[in-house]
Amino acid sequence: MTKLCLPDGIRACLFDLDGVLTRTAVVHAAAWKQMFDEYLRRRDGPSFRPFDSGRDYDEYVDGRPRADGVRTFLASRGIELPDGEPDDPPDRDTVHGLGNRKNILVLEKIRKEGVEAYPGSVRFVEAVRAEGLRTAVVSSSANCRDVLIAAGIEHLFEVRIDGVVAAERKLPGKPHPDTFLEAGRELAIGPEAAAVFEDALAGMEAGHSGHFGRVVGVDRVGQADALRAHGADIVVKDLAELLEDDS
Ligand SMILES: O=P(O)(O)OC[C@H]1O[C@@H](O)[C@H](O)[C@@H](O)[C@@H]1O
Repeated sequence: MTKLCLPDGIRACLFDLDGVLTRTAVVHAAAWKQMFDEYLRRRDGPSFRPFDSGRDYDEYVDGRPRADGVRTFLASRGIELPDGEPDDPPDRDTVHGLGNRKNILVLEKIRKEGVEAYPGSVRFVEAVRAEGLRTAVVSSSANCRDVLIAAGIEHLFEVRIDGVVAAERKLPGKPHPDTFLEAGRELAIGPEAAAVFEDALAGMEAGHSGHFGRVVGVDRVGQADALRAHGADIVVKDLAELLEDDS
């Protein structure tokens, strides 16, 4: 029998998607870089300062809803654009226009390269379910459902709170804890009995400020110290590290 390395009293597991369940954080980071670099080059000329897909992505974009990612990164460079409308065309220099441009790039990359679930994450989620714990996906991405289906793992989660659901219910995105709290409410389980699994600094902050029973940082890019500083109780490189073979 497989035992889970989780504190007693945890009855639900709330998983981020990109970078925790699926190998898609790198796809997002590459699309953000391509979009922002094209924008900055056009704005500032050939000596523009490129988007750093490590530091800029981790600090300002990773884990946040799309429009918040645009705003937060631009603010870090002292740039403010009008929000525009959610259906702005991708060539319009508004927050939504830039976000829509980036989304076209993400969808192209996903179509070409496909989506892969991390095998260790799939094993862990299956073990969680076998132990009778409840499961939810909590993602800022509006593409969450399509990515879950493409990776063949949609059936493993009872509840999905993603970018589409959060917008419909007017829930503030990560780093606010509201989307995780909403998933707990849908499962009828309070935050103290839920564990959060996240790879983004904004997600760590959400788990920490929501007072969840355990906040697990998943370090895919060598940022274990930063994950701890932003609220991780424990950091692993792969979720399979939390499986203890008890047989
Ligand atoms: O643009 P989407 O698919 O709605 O995703 C929003 C954000 O979703 C998060 O899961 C990713 O970490 C971010 O990189 C991404 O920007």
